[in-house]
Amino acid sequence: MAQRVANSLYNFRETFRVVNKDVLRWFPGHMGKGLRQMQQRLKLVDCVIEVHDARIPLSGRNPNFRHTVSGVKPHILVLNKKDLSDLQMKSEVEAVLRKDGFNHIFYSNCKDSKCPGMKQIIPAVVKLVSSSERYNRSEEKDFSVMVIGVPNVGKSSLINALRSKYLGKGKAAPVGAVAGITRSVQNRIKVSDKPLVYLLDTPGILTPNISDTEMGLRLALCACLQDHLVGVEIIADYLLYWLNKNNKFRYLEIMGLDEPTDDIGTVLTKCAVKLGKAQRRRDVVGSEYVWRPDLSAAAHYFIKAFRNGDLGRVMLDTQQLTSSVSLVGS
Ligand SMILES: Nc1nc2c(ncn2[C@@H]2O[C@H](COP(=O)(O)OP(=O)(O)OP(=O)(O)O)[C@@H](O)[C@H]2O)c(=O)[nH]1
Repeated sequence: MAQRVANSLYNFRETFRVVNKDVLRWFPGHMGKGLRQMQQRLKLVDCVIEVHDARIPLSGRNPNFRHTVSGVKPHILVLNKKDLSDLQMKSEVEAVLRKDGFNHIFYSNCKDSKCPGMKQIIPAVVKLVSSSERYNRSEEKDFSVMVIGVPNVGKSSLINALRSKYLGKGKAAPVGAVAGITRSVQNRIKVSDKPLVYLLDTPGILTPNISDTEMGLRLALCACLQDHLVGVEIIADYLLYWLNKNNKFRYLEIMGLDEPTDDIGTVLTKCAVKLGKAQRRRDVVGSEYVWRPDLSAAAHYFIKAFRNGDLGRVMLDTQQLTSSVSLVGS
């Protein structure tokens, strides 16, 4: 109801159009190589932990994992970045994921070592592996687990957080805010002594063809694709579209606006002025240089506010969730 009122007041867009869908394709060489390395190492692992972003629990998980790496081993799904996710529809999310074959789902926040989900993961691995057939590894005493997922969902952070929790040791896997930090399958990292558990970090792997444009944009918004591929102004525009559509207006204060608008040009211009960010550009008509608001800096600022959680916790998959839940129920 509130949504309809806001939509009729401000006439927000019903759909988001991207001109060039090719921008959503990203499968650099290290991903193909990484996938092959993962398949080769698979016989040495007992279990697979798939990490995904809890803000997009249904979007963007690589469907090829099931045929290539995760389908043949016991499998746990960890929905990470719980601190940024709106979990009001948690039970609906779990119902849809269970229908999809995920019976072991945990939520984690790698920024908080005391997060309750974190202490459930290793016991769940041990229980699951102990009750499964240990193909090729029946003689081994340790538990060896491969951590997989699309880029930037927090695979390396999860390994570091578990290692810190159980061994009190510092970072062993490199972490970064940009997608594609881990570029090949790494050596296994010990995260627990009793039981003896090793985790194997792997490069984030996207599906080569993201056919659903909005899904691609949600991945880009969550930084699973590198920003320059899609363009920060397009990501910012999608963010604005999504916030307006979902009646999330915290951006007004952050971007320096008096009222909601669906026009990204207005939002970025006001924000650039607020931040005092300008660029010296040659005037289109004359040859003079003039100062223009730096829209790119404002777009970065807007996206960063979203990724830091300053615009509020979000569930970007609400629409898919609503349609999937009605299918699960039918
Ligand atoms: N807010 C929040 N940020 C997180 C969490 N886990 C990881 N991050 C951040 O997410 C970014 C990506 O983390 P990584 O651990 O490098 O992700 P990855 O999946 O290993 O990335 P690739 O190497 O690209 O495959 C970093 O900036 C982390 O600090 C979390 O639970 N909450």
